[in-house]
Amino acid sequence: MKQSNKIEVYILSGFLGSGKTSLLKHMVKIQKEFGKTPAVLMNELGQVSIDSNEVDKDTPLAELLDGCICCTIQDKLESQLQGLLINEKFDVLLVETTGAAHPIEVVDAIMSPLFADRFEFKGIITVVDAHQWMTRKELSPQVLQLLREQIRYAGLILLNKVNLLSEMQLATASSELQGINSTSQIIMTNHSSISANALTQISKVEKAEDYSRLNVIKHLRIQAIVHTFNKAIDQGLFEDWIRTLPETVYRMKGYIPFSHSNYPVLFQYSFGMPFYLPEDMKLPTNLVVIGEGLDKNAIIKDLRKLEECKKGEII
Ligand SMILES: Nc1nc2c(ncn2[C@@H]2O[C@H](COP(=O)(O)OP(=O)(O)OP(=O)(O)O)[C@@H](O)[C@H]2O)c(=O)[nH]1
Repeated sequence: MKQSNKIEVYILSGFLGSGKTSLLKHMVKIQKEFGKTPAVLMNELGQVSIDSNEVDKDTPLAELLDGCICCTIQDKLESQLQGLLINEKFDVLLVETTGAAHPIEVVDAIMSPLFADRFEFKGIITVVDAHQWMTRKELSPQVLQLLREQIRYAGLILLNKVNLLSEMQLATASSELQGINSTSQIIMTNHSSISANALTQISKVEKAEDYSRLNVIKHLRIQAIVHTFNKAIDQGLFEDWIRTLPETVYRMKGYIPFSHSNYPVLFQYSFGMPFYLPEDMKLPTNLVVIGEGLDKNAIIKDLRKLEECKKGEII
């Protein structure tokens, strides 16, 4: 089988105190058992890192303190990732998010067009504190909404701290989580202890043909598709292509080499709204498309076609 030499990226999500750092430690161990070299990117809201001591000294670690990767410290994130890529040798990147992070925002932030072609996004693992879930009525509506989003976008869910619940409560919690995300496996854990085998259960997206045949999307999971443009393209044709995309494309961003411009143009797209910003230097012409249930081959094929088309042609 052909081995990809891209760095695999896992995002560890979950509310504050749910067990993400505990999971991180297991993930580091599992990756080493697989013969891989993991690196860790740890994000904390506070100015001082508390959890970084939990990571073995021989594991490359980058920290982002005092803000959330997804909103306030995007610039720092890019320089930390750049630093890791230049100074360390690793083949898996484990990203521990703050409990306040929205998973889509984190995928968006990590898959920066500056180096997205070096990464292969593998999925979001969300840790849910079983006890907190059963007492969630005490949470504010905003926090509850975030908790649901973290569950909804996961490729694998850990229902953690199960020793704190009865069998009956666990069955209830499990079916409630499945109600929010019917495609992800739910694994019951204590101290986020998962086996290597559990990692293989991160839900896989079925082939596009399967979607149309069954007329039902069975496995929804966040994907990040990366395309590198080798040739300049026409902006009008690019915009026509955007209009053909399904609503499940949530984000796009990249540096697009438009035929009318000397340098690639920064392109941002969020829930249907495109935005362009001219750049005054040559940046890597990577486009990242983030969404669910996407047909990767069709998207790459369309983008390749754009590179072959001239203004006025129809793709
Ligand atoms: N009883 C019990 N406690 C647990 C379990 N898993 C984690 N904990 C405890 O819960 C606390 C939080 O665990 P962490 O792994 O640090 O959780 P986190 O999500 O990284 O926390 P933040 O970084 O604060 O968001 C620690 O005191 C853990 O020892 C569990 O399965 N059962």
